[in-house]
Amino acid sequence: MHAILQGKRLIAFDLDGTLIDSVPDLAIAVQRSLSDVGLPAPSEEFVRDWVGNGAQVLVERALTWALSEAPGQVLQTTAYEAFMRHYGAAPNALTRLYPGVRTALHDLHKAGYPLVLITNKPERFIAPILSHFDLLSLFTHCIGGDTLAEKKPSPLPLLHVAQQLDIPPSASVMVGDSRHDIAAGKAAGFTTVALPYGYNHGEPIEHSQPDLIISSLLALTE
Ligand SMILES: O=C(O)COP(=O)(O)O
Ligand SMILES: [Mg+2]
Repeated sequence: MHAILQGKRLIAFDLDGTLIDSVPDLAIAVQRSLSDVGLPAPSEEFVRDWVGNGAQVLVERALTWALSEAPGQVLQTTAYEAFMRHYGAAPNALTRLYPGVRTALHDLHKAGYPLVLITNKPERFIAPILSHFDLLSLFTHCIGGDTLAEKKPSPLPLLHVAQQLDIPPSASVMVGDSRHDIAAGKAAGFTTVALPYGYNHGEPIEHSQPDLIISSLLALTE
């Protein structure tokens, strides 16, 4: 095990950009939603930079790009509902696990760590995606962006699971790909570990000053 796990009793993982490369399916759902409301569809490269603050913000960023101004409430609601429908219909068509994820999660689980998932993705998509990859049973808790009153970068979801498991934040680790994961982790008093291969609004994750940057989850278990 990596030295950073010494004395740690809880490991929390982000989902998109950390465990799964989900942008190809997210982009298709965004493109279909914008087409539904008669707007031009953005390329996958744009969508990659818009992921990280949950589905409402993703749709709002896409609409703002297409309109060159913030969308009205009716259009936002219509496009959001279309996105939830399109993404829900095909969340796993092109989505892949990043290298090393399956092995590392199984090894950490076997080593006795409670694993929890804390994503800004709407909760309803978590189980279908983790089940598709046969990983759902490894996680004791799964928190989505709409599960609690606040989502990352708020520390609330992290503190919520630590409290549920009765593990102090100082014995907990947050593993993620974006500045929202690192900000939430720091604010919660967790140790923070970052992956540089995910989605961070085009910004290097070094800027968030995580405690550790690793190129693959396997670095945690080797
Ligand atoms: O849905 C998002 O915007 C990002 O989800 P994540 O928190 O799993 O990276
Ligand atoms: Mg992420």
